[in-house]
Amino acid sequence: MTGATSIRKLPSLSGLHHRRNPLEDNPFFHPSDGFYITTSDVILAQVAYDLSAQSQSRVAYHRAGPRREIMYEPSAVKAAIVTCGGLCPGMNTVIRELVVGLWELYGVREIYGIPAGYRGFYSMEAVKLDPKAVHDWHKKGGTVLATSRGGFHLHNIVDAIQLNGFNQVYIIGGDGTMRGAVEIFKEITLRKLEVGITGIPKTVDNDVGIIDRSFGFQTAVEMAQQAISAAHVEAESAVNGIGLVKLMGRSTGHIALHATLSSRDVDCCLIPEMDFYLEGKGGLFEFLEKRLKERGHAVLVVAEGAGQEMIPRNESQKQERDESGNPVFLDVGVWFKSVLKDWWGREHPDELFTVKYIDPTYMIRAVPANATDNLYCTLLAHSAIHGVMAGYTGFVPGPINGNYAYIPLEEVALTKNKVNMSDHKWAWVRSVTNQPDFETNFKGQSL
Ligand SMILES: Nc1ncnc2c1ncn2[C@@H]1O[C@H](COP(=O)(O)OP(=O)(O)O)[C@@H](O)[C@H]1O
Ligand SMILES: O=P(O)(O)OC[C@H]1O[C@](O)(COP(=O)(O)O)[C@@H](O)[C@@H]1O
Ligand SMILES: [Mg+2]
Repeated sequence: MTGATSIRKLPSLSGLHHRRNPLEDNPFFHPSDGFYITTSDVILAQVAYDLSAQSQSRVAYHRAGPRREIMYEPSAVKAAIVTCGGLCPGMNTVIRELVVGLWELYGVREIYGIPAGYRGFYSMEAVKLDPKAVHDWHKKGGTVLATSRGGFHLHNIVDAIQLNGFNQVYIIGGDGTMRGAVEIFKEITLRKLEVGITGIPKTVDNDVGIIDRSFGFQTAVEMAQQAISAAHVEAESAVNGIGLVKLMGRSTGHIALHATLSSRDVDCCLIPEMDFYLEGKGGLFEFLEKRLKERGHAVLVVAEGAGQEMIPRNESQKQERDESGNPVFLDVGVWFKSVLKDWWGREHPDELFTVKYIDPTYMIRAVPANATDNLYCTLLAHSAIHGVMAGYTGFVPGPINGNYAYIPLEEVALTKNKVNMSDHKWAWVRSVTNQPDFETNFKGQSL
């Protein structure tokens, strides 16, 4: 295979001195050949190539892991950890592993938790953390540090970082948080502060781009499946029963898609990436009518961001935003339940019909991480620590094709992981559910 490899450059702190990595003397590690990662170790963004193509350029990221030399004297490190945005299974595990990793791997003793998200930097007292304080946090859902939306005041935050003397900042959060972290990174660079900044990607929606998947996502999918199973039982046990499940997914339908694929009880999955329609040929009602006739029941899974533009709303509802500026949705499940009942009442006024609506929203994200996600959180936290200790800044650690890499923060903040409607996964959903191909049907209808 020919073609150039372009390695994504990582910012690094320039005013620090090289030091021997204390892992050299750590009784649990015996650094030998291949233990340390060098600057020429990279992870390719893409692993599948067409060998018959003439020449292909490749994108690569620096590989995550310990470096032979570090840039901080561990006794001079003052680290801050903050969690922002919505909850996600595993947040406490990441905090725990950052604390334990900094302490055990590098001998850092000054580690602080910032309470309640970005606003906590300038409005609340930081909490001192050590391995004893966090020892069982991985068993708890949520974030012990607390989180919040909004409250992003750049100068107040950077002033507080400076005033407290934090020289490493670990920011755990989703797409909004990453955009904020980019601003913090830029301001820190402008002020010429020797502060390492890393963003640890957290999102139950799995909407952060470039990385394979986000931590907590698998746990959330498992929980979502329980809701689908319950909806299936309810629907099967009724006459013309519809089990309706609303799942999280603000602008991406990954949870709904994965839960549908692994459940196989779902008759139709609706996600924000896809338009659909209710009435007429090829529409949802026609499909459900057929399903109820054939099977006596149907299960409908809808991501919270799907069909939002179809729900009637007043002017103030149109303008509503949460504290971070995210649009506030109307409940698509409540709306669906009512339009389904209206439709059936119109078409079959004398026949029994039941819609059982299950909204497990917060239940899927407020649980502790499962074993796989816990392990993932640990590797993520360790990757973050190794990168910051090595002097990198403005980066995000994350798995790419199964290997951990460092990605420039700005690149992550600009990328969104949406469901690709034209790849095999969505085709697989349609083949499993047999649901209508709304896009094609709609085109056919308007011909
Ligand atoms: N464009 C932005 N610039 C700076 N800060 C932002 C931006 N968008 C969101 N934030 C801040 O990031 C934090 C989390 O954002 P939010 O969208 O609520 O959650 P998430 O990070 O999980 O997507 C909030 O404190 C919010 O004020
Ligand atoms: O926590 P809130 O403010 O109720 O918001 C709920 C939203 O949070 C999420 O769970 C996660 O969103 P973020 O990753 O942006 O925090 C969305 O799925 C959902 O729309
Ligand atoms: Mg978000």
